[in-house]
Amino acid sequence: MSLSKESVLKALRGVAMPSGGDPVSRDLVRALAVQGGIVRFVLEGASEAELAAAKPVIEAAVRSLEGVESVTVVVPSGPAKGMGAGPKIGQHPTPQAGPQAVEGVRHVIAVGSGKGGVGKSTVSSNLAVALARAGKRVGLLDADIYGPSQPRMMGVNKRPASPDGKTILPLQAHGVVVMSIGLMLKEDEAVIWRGPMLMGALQQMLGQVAWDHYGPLDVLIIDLPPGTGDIQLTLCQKTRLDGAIVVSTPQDVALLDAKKALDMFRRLGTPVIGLIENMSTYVCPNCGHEAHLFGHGGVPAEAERLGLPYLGELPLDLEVRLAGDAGQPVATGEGAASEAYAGIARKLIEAGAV
Ligand SMILES: Nc1ncnc2c1ncn2[C@@H]1O[C@H](COP(=O)(O)OP(=O)(O)OP(=O)(O)O)[C@@H](O)[C@H]1O
Repeated sequence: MSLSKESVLKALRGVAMPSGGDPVSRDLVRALAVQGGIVRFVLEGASEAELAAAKPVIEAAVRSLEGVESVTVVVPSGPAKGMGAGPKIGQHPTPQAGPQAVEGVRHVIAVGSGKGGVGKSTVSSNLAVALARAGKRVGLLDADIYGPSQPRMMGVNKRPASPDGKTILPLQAHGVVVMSIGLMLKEDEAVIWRGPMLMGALQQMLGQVAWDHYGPLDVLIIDLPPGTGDIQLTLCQKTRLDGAIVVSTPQDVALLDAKKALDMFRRLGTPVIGLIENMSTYVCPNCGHEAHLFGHGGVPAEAERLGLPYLGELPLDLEVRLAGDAGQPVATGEGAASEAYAGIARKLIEAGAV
């Protein structure tokens, strides 16, 4: 067998870890690279003491392979991401047969956008709050694994408990059940994962979180990362989604990307529940003059062109940002923005989407 990732993994499967299993079956091997005779990988996901004890044996096992010139095994110091109290978040995905329902949840709705920064997370949190205010039992999953913003927007920062070391108990804020990968990692810690690890983490967020811990949910809102990448693809293919909401600003560039997101949902067979125009109208708080900084009406026009429902427009409002930054979504209060969210929530309920 010539030197390859597979031959290295095969050798690693033959190494017994001090506390049982082997490094591959225990999912401890990350970022394995084989270039010519040079083998490099990161070992993480067990205690530092166990990894330090196993490292020389692991290196020797790889070095004994034909064609190996050098072996570099990196054991990061400090606890691995997702380690510490409770379950480890971030693993390779486990095989599953077809799209799975989320236990304890009646409807699952993804909120996506083509372009970043158009307000998808703001819309997700406020819509979750507005639906909860309308009497629905709502969950909010922050699937924006590279840039989780729901802990800040919903004002939660406690690490979720895990009584059995596997099940994760979500938190509650503003009447909404909340879970974010950001709650499992240190705030300033970057997530440096390749696609499979991201997909495994998402699978954990959907399968290991006890979404019905406070009672069964009417709807789980999933705040997606921007774009049309691995996470969106995995979610649509592996989870029984009831539909997707696409958020865009009226600006041409944002709309162009929103069309890509819509095309992705269409091709993956995820029904689009509707489109939302965010940052639509700016009303000057001093003189009441209405301005359209990013244009106006582009999203409803696109919805009409595609024959998709238009759910409504949301104003560009300083209060929205301040409330989001303060962890108290604007939909928890009164005023134009809160009313706009209540209107969209009503439409979703009337359409039977929730
Ligand atoms: N209608 C609005 N009025 C004023 N500010 C807004 C509005 N919507 C969003 N914002 C602000 O714009 C910024 C980006 O919003 P948000 O993080 O929700 O966007 P996103 O599309 O989720 O971004 P990302 O691409 O990072 O996931 C935030 O500071 C937010 O408070």
